[in-house]
Amino acid sequence: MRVFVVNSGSSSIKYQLIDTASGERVLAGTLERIGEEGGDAPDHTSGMRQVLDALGHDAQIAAVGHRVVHGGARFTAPTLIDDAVVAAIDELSALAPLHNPANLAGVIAARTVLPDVPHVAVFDTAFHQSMPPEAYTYAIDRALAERYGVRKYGFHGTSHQFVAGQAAAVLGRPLEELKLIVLHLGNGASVTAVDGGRSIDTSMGLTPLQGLVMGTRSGDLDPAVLVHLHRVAGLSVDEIDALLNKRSGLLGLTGRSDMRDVTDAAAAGDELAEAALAVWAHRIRHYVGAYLAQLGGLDAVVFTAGVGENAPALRARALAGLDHLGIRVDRFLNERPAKGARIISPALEGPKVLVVPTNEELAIARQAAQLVAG
Ligand SMILES: Nc1ncnc2c1ncn2[C@@H]1O[C@H](COP(=O)(O)OP(=O)(O)O)[C@@H](O)[C@H]1O
Ligand SMILES: CC(=O)OP(=O)(O)O
Ligand SMILES: [Mg+2]
Repeated sequence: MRVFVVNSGSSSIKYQLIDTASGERVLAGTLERIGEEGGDAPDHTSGMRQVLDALGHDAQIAAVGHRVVHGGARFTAPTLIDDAVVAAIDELSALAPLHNPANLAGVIAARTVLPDVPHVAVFDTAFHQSMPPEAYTYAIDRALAERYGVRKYGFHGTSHQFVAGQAAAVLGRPLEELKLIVLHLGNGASVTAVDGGRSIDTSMGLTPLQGLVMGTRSGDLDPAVLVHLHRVAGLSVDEIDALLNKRSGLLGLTGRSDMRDVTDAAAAGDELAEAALAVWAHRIRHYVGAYLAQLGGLDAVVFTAGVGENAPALRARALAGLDHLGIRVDRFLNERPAKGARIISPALEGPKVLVVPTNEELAIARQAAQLVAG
């Protein structure tokens, strides 16, 4: 079955036409730096138009699979999109302000251009529904939390799940017996503790703001920072929301949101860029330690997504100083130019370190095809 997959990220639109029987990519492309000066498109809607124009009209598409970031408590599995589902995804936009509107723009544009094929939403949150209550519960008033759906949902689930499966194949062991820490380091970034193929904890929360230092998002903060910024600095709620989601993270610390620009600046001697990388790596190590403890053991740390797959120096930096936990990166294996899933730790006892290219599109295509085939 040929499935056209649309992955609208916060800064990119990735699309692929996939033959799910063979896994073959019939067509693929990416629009990057969306909304940035000199980027491939000014916004997601016009980006989708470009994509669908490039696709042409005889592509024999049997289904369209859409990445949707927030599925809330309602969507825990791939879902056929109708007008009610579109409305529900729209309602969840408040909980993923950088993503659901972008995802929805893709859904609406694609449904307009391809009205006669089934459209399937595959949710970033779905994989994390296996988290136990002690991992997803915030220690606030229970009634209030329940009424407003305030809990940890977690994101990048399609990627974490796919990468965990690939990691098991590389290690040559059944996923069911593996304890993995998956580091999805892209523009958005999150860590997941995967125990026997199930997510038991993850660094993103109610929204994709919690956790690691990202391109424009702060990640973890004392929640009182928000109150302080409101009461003392006089920022409105909307200003704080925009500050933390759109002008923080690497952008807030360095003036640059793209990791390539930050590493270039650091290499050229920019001290703020260097300091930002130190904060970025410190936060990753914080979660590696935490999830090692939550998992009660560790078979592998797995790097994936734009930064995790392509930046050897940052992989080494993220895990620096963890030798005492047996977590080591082999310099030669790490820096060797290679594309596929691979081990980059020395051949010693203890946890392995892997690089595994994510393929959210293939995972979405397979899930969409399975749903459509019934
Ligand atoms: N060679 C590289 N070195 C450092 N960072 C890189 C490299 N290649 C890509 N990246 C970074 O990966 C990030 C984009 O990752 P990606 O997973 O595509 O993001 P998203 O899906 O969240 O839009 C950008 O910050 C980009 O700079
Ligand atoms: C959930 C999320 O942060 O997605 P992305 O990495 O595509 O921004
Ligand atoms: Mg992404």
